[in-house]
Amino acid sequence: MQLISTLPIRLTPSKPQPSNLLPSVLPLVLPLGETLPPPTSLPPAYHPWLLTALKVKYTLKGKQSWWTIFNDSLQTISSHLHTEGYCVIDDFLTLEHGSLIAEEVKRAYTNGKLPDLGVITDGRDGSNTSTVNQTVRGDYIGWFSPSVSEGWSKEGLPDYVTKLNTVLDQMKVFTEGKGIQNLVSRSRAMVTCYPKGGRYTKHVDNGGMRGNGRRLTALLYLNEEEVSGELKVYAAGGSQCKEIISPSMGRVVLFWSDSRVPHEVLPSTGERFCVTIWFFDGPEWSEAKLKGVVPESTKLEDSSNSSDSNNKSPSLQHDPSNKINREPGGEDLEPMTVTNEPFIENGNEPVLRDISLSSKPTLNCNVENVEGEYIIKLPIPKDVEDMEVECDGYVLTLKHKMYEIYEIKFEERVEENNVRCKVSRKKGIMTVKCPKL
Ligand SMILES: O=C(O)CCC(=O)C(=O)O
Ligand SMILES: [Fe+2]
Repeated sequence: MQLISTLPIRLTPSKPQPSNLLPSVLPLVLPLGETLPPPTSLPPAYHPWLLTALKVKYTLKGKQSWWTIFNDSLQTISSHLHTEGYCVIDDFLTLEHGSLIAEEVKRAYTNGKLPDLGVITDGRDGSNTSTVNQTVRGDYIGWFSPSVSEGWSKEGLPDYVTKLNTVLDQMKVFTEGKGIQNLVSRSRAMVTCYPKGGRYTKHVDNGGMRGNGRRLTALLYLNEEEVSGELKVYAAGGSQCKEIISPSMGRVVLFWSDSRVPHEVLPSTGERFCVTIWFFDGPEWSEAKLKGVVPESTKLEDSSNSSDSNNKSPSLQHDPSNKINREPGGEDLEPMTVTNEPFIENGNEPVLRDISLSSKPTLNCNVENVEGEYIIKLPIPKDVEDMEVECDGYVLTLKHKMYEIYEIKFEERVEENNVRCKVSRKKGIMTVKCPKL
């Protein structure tokens, strides 16, 4: 039996105090103004303070809403994910952004838009479903396309999803092995409210014999008032607890959906709001569809360490067998739309703008004549790794360099109105419109 007090417990974060943090943390790890180059290998240790330091660093540069997108932040998130299987990102959203989503989620809940109910079951681990009592509600669930047409303010849930997509898309550069390179689509947003007593027993999100396509789970917590209902994360196998994480406002938890990361939601002491999105691995999902495997969670039988092992009273929990309500089919998967705004450390914070990976975006850019050279300043879309630029007979192949505006230099005047950019990775064509000089 493991002593609870030995477990790492991550409480609601107090807001960072830059003046306190800077002298003790930053000089040790990240001198201000420096961005780590893309890694050749991942740092070995999991150190949550690294992320706090990075958040402070970019907050001081006025990048509080995009601090996760810079190379060193992406690298650290990636490294935590690979060494631990999960990563907790506090203040992924600004308080303003999180509060807007929370307000709308609460309104949806109050208006009955989270209609699907968990069930109440008896038994220590919820495995005895013989006393299911459908009249007592467990958690409330609604599946949403995070779009304005479904009633969400653009600056709330839709922007969160675009931002999350963009960060994950950028992280592809920093992952290795069974990673996220093949993330192509995501589930709709599952919005949940666990009422007082609501919980979800230990399970994995993609744990069957055959993969269901889910690769990465992303949770966004939206609780301004302190509630319990912590996420308890286990080591693979499910017997050893690794961390207990409070569901606090603006906190995003990323973890592998497969058997590497069993987890459970401890009983909540109040209404607890969360948005869950699953990101799918393209090849695994195609196979799952062919074989008729649906994305569903797998309850773990081993309940030896389940937190309520002494609690004999009925408990509110999700019923994993309730597939229809909990797990929509493949036709509900949505594309990962990203933003192609350039992320420049010393520039203004980018404004979110969706770019569908399957679309053929058009970028307007200026051609400048600098000392006899014609220069196009081209913000590179975030889904592009290599691209070819064809212009008036010229073919320039550019290696995608992250977060920068490419300067394409032509020695002669650019005569064509359009420079055609072939986006090789996504096999799309992007047209860059240049004004005539
Ligand atoms: O709400 C949470 O913290 C986690 C929920 C979860 O694990 C699930 O829905 O699969
Ligand atoms: Fe889960």
